[in-house]
Parts: sequence; C-alpha cells; structure tokens
Amino acid sequence: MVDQLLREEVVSARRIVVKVGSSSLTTAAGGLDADRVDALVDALAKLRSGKDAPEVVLVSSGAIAAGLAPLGLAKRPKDLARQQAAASVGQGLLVARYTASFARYGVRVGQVLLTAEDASRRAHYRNAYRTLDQLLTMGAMPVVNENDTVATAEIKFGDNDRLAALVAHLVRADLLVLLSDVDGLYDGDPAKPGSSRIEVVRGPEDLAGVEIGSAGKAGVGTGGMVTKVEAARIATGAGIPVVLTAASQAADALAGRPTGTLFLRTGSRSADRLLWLEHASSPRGALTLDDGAVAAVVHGGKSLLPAGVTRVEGEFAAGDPVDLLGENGHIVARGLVNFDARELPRLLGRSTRELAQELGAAYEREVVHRDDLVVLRG
Ligand SMILES: Nc1ncnc2c1ncn2[C@@H]1O[C@H](COP(=O)(O)OP(=O)(O)O)[C@@H](O)[C@H]1O
Ligand SMILES: N[C@@H](CCC(=O)OP(=O)(O)O)C(=O)O
Repeated sequence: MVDQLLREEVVSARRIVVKVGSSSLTTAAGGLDADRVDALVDALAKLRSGKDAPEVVLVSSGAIAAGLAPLGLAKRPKDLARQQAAASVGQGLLVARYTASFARYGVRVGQVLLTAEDASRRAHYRNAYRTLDQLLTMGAMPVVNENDTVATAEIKFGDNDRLAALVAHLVRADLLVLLSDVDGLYDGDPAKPGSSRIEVVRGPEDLAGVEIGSAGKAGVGTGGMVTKVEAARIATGAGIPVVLTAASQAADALAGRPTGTLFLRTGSRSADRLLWLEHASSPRGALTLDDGAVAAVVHGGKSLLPAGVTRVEGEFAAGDPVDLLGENGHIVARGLVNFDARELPRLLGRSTRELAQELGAAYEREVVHRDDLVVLRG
C-alpha cells in the first residue's frame, strides 16, 4: 500500500526538487568526496534522460564542509565569519565538482544562490522563479544553495532542508526528495538497536512520540532530523509530498522503488511568495495593532492602514518583513512594510485621507498591503 503510494507520487512527478546534505557529499576526513558526488549525479542524470523525464532542481549543501580542509580547518567553525569564508571557498569547489560530473552527460550546471531575505521580496522572488524555470527550459541543471557569504545570522535560513522546501514551492515542484546519510525517519535514534524506520507519515499525528534528534556523527550537517521534519511539514502543507532517504539510495528513490520515509501532502498549494514570508524571513520589527485592525487584517483580509497601528518597534526599512501583533503582544500576521520605521510614528492612528492632505499623496499608502501579508495561525 505504502509502496504503491510512493511509486505513484514519484513516477507522476513532472518537476522534482532533490536536496542533498553535507554529510552525503564529504569524506570522513573532510573535503568533497568526488565518488559520492559522481554517484548522485549518475542517479540524477539517469532520471532526466528517459522518455517523459521529469525536470530536476538540485539543492546542494556542502559549501562549508568543502571549504574546511582547503582552509586548514579541522572542523566546522562555530563563528559565522569563518563559516562564511569556508562557504566562499567551498561553494566554488562544489560547483566545479558538479560541473565536471554533469559534463560526463553533456549537462550544463547553473549555480543559483538565494538568501531568505531576497526570496521574500516580490521582484527577487519572481526573478528567482524565472531564472530557475529558464534553466530548466534550456535543459540545464540548477544547483541551488544559500548565499552563505552575504546571509547574516538573523536572516540565514541556516539549514538547506527548509530552503529546499521553499524552493520546491517556488518552482511548483510535484515532489521533494531529501537525501541524507540516514535512510529515513526513525522512531528513535537510528544508531540505537530497536529503532525502526517509519515508512509513511500522513500528518503531524504520525509524529507523536517520535524522537526527532539533531545532526549525526559526521558533524558537517546542521539541523539533523529536526530540520528535515520541519521541511517536510512546510512542503506537505503546501501540497508537495516528500521522500526522505539516504543519498546512497537516490537511484532507487527516484525510480519509485520502496525506500525511505514518504510524507504525504497535508495541504493544498498556497499563494506563492507568502510561504516564504512565513518561513524564510526574520522580522525586522513589530507593529502593534488595535482590535479593529486585528479583525480587519486577520478576519477581513484587509490591508493594514496607519489608523490601526498603535506602536512601532525595531529598525526597519520599507520592504522589510515585520510582525503584526495584537494588543496582548501575540503575533497575528507577518507582512512587508511600506514605510521606514522612522516615518511611522507620526502617521499612527491617523486616516489615510488626512495624511494625504497634510503630507501628500505618497502618504496615502497602506502600512502593509494585504498582498504582502500572511496571517499566522496558532
Ligand atoms: N529520528 C531520527 N531518524 C533518523 N535520523 C535521525 C533521527 N534523529 C536524529 N537523526 C540524525 O540526523 C542525521 C541527519 O542529519 P544531518 O547530519 O543534518 O544530515 P544532512 O547533512 O544530510 O542534512 C542522521 O545522521 C541521524 O543521526
Ligand atoms: N549552505 C550551507 C548549508 C548548510 C546545511 O544546511 O547543511 P546540511 O544540514 O548538510 O543540509 C552549506 O552549503 O554548507
């Protein structure tokens, strides 16, 4: 039953995002493992070559891990600056390795580096989609990673599992395949005897009682199972099923043969960019709303106007993500604000008409437009 479900989801997928973790691309001694990269590329090239072959986007970690040995670092540094330096050296090596490996099949590689912040902005989001779509149309293989060298601690995705879920949503993929050094989600620590692989997750209730642990012994990955399960939650909630398995079983998984853990979709596709706003952006500030504004924004699907804002916190610029809070301090929504933080205080509580008369038509705009706003539940 599960096997059949898995085969149907994989075989029917026209566009697939495959994410591979650092631990699956590196040697025990550190540095890139060319054989493992080649083995993954073999599986992906095979998938793309058949009749009615699906389109494939690869999200690959490994930049930091690949940069460690060349910089004389024995292990992943803790500080962001050295991680970024390692990523800068390693990303070049990683893409060079993929370029050489895919060239064996006559396939070109296109490097796509994204930041969480970029992706929440309308123009950047559209451009990222267009570039990825165009690469696929031209038969190239997009290799996506976070743009580690510019991402600051506050705006980092931090883990590529979540990035992969959001990329899957961005490119409107039909399937997300997460490849790791473990062949699925286990009901406890996979290193302990007695733990067994979970074949299918139909929804959050199937995860009750599962011990979801952090990164494995390789020490090069970031989030362990926690971020993979979170990525699966984001993707399945947005209507995209997920297969989680070991990189060594990529060929089997991509052929729809029984392997790993299948997460079934729990939701349907949602408005595009807003998923990024919810999951990928860190708020730069907060606006407190009066009760009327909360009702208008949360239940009425309305834009937020200056009249309903009672308090402004944080240093943000127009276009930044901010949280919208109720009077009790609870977050009710997140949106892209249309004003700089320093412009807002004198506008609070005032009607747009009044502001337009006094300050000019430019001040008639919403504080947050409803198209740039996502209501957060729970
Ligand atoms: N319940 C679980 N099921 C499977 N693996 C788990 C679980 N809890 C923790 N892990 C650990 O998560 C690791 C994979 O995460 P990570 O090292 O971040 O991989 P990657 O580099 O592929 O992103 C596994 O090696 C495993 O030790
Ligand atoms: N952008 C980072 C990704 C880090 C990361 O998420 O790693 P992993 O947990 O192995 O998927 C890199 O390329 O090293």
